[in-house]
Amino acid sequence: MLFNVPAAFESFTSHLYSSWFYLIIIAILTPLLYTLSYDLLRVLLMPPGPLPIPFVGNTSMLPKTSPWLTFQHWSQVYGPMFTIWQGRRATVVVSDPQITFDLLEKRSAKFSSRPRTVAMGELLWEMGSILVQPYGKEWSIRRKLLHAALTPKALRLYKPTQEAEANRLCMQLLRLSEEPSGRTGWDWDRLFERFTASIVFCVAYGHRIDSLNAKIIRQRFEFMHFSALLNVPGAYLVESFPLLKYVPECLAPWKAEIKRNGRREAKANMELVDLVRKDMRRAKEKGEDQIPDSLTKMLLEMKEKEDVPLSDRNFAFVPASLFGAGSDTTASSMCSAVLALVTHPATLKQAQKELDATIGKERSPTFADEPNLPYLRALVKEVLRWRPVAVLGGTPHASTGNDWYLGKWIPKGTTILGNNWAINLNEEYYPEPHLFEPRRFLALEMNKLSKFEAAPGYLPVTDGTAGFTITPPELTGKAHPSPKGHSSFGWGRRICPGADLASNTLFIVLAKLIWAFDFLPADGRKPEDYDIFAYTQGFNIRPQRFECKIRLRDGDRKVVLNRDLQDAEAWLERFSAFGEQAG
Ligand code: HEM
Repeated sequence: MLFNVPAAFESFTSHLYSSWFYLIIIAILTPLLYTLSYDLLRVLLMPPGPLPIPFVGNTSMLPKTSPWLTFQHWSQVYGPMFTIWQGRRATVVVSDPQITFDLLEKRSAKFSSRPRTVAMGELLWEMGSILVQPYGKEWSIRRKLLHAALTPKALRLYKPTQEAEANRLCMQLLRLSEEPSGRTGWDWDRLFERFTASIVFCVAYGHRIDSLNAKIIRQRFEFMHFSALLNVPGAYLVESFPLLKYVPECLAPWKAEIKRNGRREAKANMELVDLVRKDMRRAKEKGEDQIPDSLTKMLLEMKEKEDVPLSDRNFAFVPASLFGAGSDTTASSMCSAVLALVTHPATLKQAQKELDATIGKERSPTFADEPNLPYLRALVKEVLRWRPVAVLGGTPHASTGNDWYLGKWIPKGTTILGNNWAINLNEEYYPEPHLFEPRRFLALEMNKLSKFEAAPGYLPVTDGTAGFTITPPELTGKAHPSPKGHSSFGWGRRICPGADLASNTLFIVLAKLIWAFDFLPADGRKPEDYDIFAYTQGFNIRPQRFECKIRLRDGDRKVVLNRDLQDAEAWLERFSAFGEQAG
């Protein structure tokens, strides 16, 4: 038989085609099957959660609003540690104080990184900001710089400024309460914002803020607003396909916009550092007294003496991180405090009783009174617990190694979210969790009080009623594992470096406000008419704006407030106000 060339060729090519076909199929299927089996393994071994769809995860069922509430509900369905999937990215959400403590504090060597954020971290900030730094050398350089300027000794230097600004705020509130305008019951939150912004700017740069209309503040809010937009899950495709970050700017307008904003922010940060550098140079040339102590000044002095391995751009991000992380958070806590006081009048009275007994009305409280005001210190803690500003624990953590906990696998690269809403309102630890009740923390605070240590009814009784009781049994839950008694400042090596600064601010401002004013429901409303769950959306939360009546307790206190204001202005004179010179 003759060899049939065309048929043989055909059979050869069809074999070739089919083997190519099979090769291609195998080339596609192998990684696909590998990925699917790996994901299946993760789903089986990791903490349980809502069933994910391959490659899509739980994306479609993730809540668009108040995720902390849905997560709290899911923790009741799936347990205090459950997994959610955004595409193939796993996030373990923790709702129990002990579990968060075990993972993020005790094993913090493994759980202190941050998940990758391409749009915000890599494109906008070029990894300059500590907030997005993965755990490692670059993060530790920045963290050490922050710590150096926030030591207990440095915090003492900032206290006169915190007192002075709190005095200024009291006077501004008094003036607002005396205005005939109908807005007076609403606009106090703007005063709070100026107050915290000024403290943060004094601490960071040694310059105060007199108005929220200062150019520098408007610009900072713009930066914060822009970065918040980048952080919305699903807003940028580059988060799911990081290779897109290499597309040239001319082909990717979204990228050009992010980079443009990043350059503006970095330039503004450097200008602020330059301003302090010039302040220092001018003072030296004129042989003047020291300029105010500030974080930037301390860092620049340190830079003169030792090597600080950061570029000018990255160095400028260190003080700049204070405004983004510290101003809105503290003001929001103050707004929650007002909501708590308006809706819990007995607690307000109790705090006033302690202040009146300890201080009287001839002067307002100062930091020197802090050891003698345990109820007030407990009240500050209760504000932070009752409505945690960083409701989902702030920037999430990420793991840098595989781990097992309670029989569940937590693979390297998992995002860990501490749902502070569920943690701080966990009934086992805080019975009647939505009740604002500082006495929960009183025993803890009393332990720190050597003077009154053995005297439970320590407070002078002013009106014939019994003194304060230590945490009553019905409010005593399981002891929170952290020494602070709550986790509103986060955990482990990533815990908020500004926690003590913020606690000091909250202590002094609430002490002065409660000493001077009554916080009452607006005319025609009762405490129970207020919705204590009406909160804003976003990364950091605060009560939705509400009207209330802030009323001076009595005329004698006005004299004290006026005197305090003069002292405050004398102190704050050294911090020149930010006008148009920067930004
Ligand atoms: C009531 C006020 C505040 C609250 C509730 C708060 C809360 C938090 C939380 C929950 C975190 C994340 C912690 C973690 O990842 O475990 C954080 C991080 C941070 N906070 Fe605060 N904070 C407040 C005020 C401040 C202040 C005043 C400053 C500045 C001095 C500040 C600077 C920072 C910085 C720089 C980080 C990032 C730390 C890092 O990633 O290593 N915060 N804060």
